[in-house]
Amino acid sequence: MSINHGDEIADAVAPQRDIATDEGDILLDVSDLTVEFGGLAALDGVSFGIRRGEILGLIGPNGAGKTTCFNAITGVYTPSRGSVVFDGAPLGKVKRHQITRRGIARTFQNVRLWGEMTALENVCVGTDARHKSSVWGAVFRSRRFYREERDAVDRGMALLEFVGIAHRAGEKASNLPYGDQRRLEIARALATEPKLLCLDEPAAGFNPSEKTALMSLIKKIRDDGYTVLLIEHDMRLVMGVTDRIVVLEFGRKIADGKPKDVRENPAVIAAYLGVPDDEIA
Ligand SMILES: Nc1ncnc2c1ncn2[C@@H]1O[C@H](COP(=O)(O)OP(=O)(O)OP(=O)(O)O)[C@@H](O)[C@H]1O
Repeated sequence: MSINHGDEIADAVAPQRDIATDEGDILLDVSDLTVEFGGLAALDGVSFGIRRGEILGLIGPNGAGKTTCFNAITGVYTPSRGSVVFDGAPLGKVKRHQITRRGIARTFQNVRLWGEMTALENVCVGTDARHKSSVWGAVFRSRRFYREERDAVDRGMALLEFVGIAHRAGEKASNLPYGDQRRLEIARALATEPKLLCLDEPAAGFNPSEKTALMSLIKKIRDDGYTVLLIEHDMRLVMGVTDRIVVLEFGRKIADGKPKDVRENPAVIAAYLGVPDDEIA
C-alpha cells in the first residue's frame, strides 16, 4: 500500500475516533491510589484525572512512585487502596492482558520488541489484539480472517509511516537503531487502537535532537485524537509537550496543574533541588 497523503495516514492510524483535539470529559480517574511493598507505601493516596484529548505528564524525582502508579493503572500491580475508573467503568481487578482490550496501551522504560520479527510484523501483532476472527477462522482461513490480515498490514504500514519509520518495515526489529525501536514500540502500542496511550520514559537514552523529534511525534499522536499519559525524567520535554502535569514525591502528589504553574510551584522546585539544571530547564 502506498500512502502519501497526511490526512489518509491520520485516518488509517485513528480509524475509530473522531479526530478532535479539544479536551473532553474525564477518561481516567485515579482516586486515593495506594500501593504498598512490604508495608511501605510506594504510592500513597494519589488522586488525579486525565481528560480525553490531553497529554498529561507524570513527573517526580527518582523513586517518587511514577512507575508504580503506571503499573497500578495498567494492571501490573494490585493497589492496596483506592480506585481507577477508566472510560466510566472501574478497572478494579482487570487482568493485565485485559487492559489492552479495555483501551489502554503502554510502552516500557526498556524497549520490549520481538527482535526476530520485522518492524511491520511487530506492529501487526498489535493490531491482532483488535481482531474478531476466532481461532477456527484462522485455522480454516475464513474470509474475515483474510480481510483482517490485509487490513492489519495496511494499517501497520500506515502506523510505521505515522511514526516515521515506514522505510524500515521489512527490517528485523533487533537491527533497527535504538531511536527507531522506540518509535516502533509506540507504533505497536497505537496498533491496538487505545483510548489511552501510556508512555514510560520514551526519551530515555535519546540525544537532544532525538528528544525534540519525539516531542513532535507525541504532539502529533495527540492531534490524531489520542489521549496520552507521559512519564518522563526530562523536564524540558515534559514542559514542552504536556497540557497538564501531576508531580509526585515520595509516593504523594505534591502538585497538579498547567506546566507553567507547576514550574513555579515552590514544592516542585524544592523536590527537584539538587537535580541538574539541564533536566529542569
Ligand atoms: N516491586 C517493588 N518492590 C519493592 N519496592 C518497590 C517495587 N517497585 C518500586 N518499589 C519502590 O517504590 C518506590 C517508588 O518506585 P518507582 O519505581 O515507582 O519510582 P519512579 O518515580 O518511577 O522512579 P524512577 O524515576 O527512578 O523510575 C521506590 O522506593 C522503589 O524502591
